[in-house]
Amino acid sequence: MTRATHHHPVRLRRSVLSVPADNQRALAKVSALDADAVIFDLEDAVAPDRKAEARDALVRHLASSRPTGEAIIRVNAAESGFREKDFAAALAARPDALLLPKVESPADIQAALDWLAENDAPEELRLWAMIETPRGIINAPAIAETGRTSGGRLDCFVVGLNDLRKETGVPALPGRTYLVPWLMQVLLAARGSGLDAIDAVFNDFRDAAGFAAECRQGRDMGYDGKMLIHPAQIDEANRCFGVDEAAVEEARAIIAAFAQPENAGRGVINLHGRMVERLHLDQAVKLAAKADIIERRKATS
Ligand SMILES: CC(C)(COP(=O)(O)OP(=O)(O)OC[C@H]1O[C@@H](n2cnc3c(N)ncnc32)[C@H](O)[C@@H]1OP(=O)(O)O)[C@@H](O)C(=O)NCCC(=O)NCCSC(=O)C[C@H](O)C(=O)O
Ligand SMILES: [Mg+2]
Repeated sequence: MTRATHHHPVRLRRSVLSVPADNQRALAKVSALDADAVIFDLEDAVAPDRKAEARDALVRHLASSRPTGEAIIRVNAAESGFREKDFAAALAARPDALLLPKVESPADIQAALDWLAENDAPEELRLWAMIETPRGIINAPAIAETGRTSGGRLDCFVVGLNDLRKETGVPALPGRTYLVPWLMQVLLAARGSGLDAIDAVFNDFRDAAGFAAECRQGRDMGYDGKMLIHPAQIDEANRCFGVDEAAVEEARAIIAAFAQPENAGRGVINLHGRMVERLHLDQAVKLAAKADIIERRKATS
């Protein structure tokens, strides 16, 4: 895995597609899709009386077919009564990560960490957390901080605006005006602890222009990618959260410049009339790593 100078390896998470675990037709499609990650949902997209069926379908599905990128299973909330069985099914299905919904405090993460430790979960199994309630937003920095003490298990936040709108009464206005401060709080909390951050779903999957505008907004706020609900959203998310060729060229020039023997001990250099410091080298290494992953992905698809 390519490693840059931040807390986690660089992973491609431009497009994170959710699929209801009990939808056989949709499940059959996901391994052929170009999403960087797939969330197999056992939570809100599955009706309460279909949870058992969804778990069984998911374990069977992942035993015979894997998505090209990361496989993530969204379990039900702790107080739902479904959590224990979801966790057991998830361990059997061997995903790359578990996504915990409605995380509100560090204790929610700790409870999941304890369960994984007690049940000999593989070390490489990661935890993702949905931040989608008022308490989740308020406590986002403390929740993210548990990433530092979780031995690297916690590595990604996903924002859930449907739940947040429901809990706060903030309507779905174009531009997400009154939600932006909370989106930025989650982003800052994630970055403060070296986590990735995924922007919320866009429900109107036939509104391509509205979706593209929201992708651009999420990217400009610093998000790594977007949670998606429909295959029609994948290409735009990959494009928007992908890399800009000119920026990659510049990143490679910065890396090459700092690799010159005459710049070995220098903190700051002049690159074509611009001041470039080692902090820019860190950014350049991360961007070049992302570009390399995209290139490799293209070469093998
Ligand atoms: C929203 C949908 C119910 C729409 O489904 P459908 O009516 O089937 O749409 P289409 O006819 O346009 O579908 C065309 C084909 O594509 C397949 N399809 C659709 N969606 C997916 C998908 N997500 N993954 C894979 N394949 C998909 C259909 O099966 C059609 O193929 P075929 O059947 O062969 O004709 C549906 O898109 C859907 O269920 N989306 C995901 C819903 C979901 O996962 N919800 C949970 C995540 S949202 C969330 O988490 C909110 C958050 O918590 C918050 O609080 O904000
Ligand atoms: Mg939700």
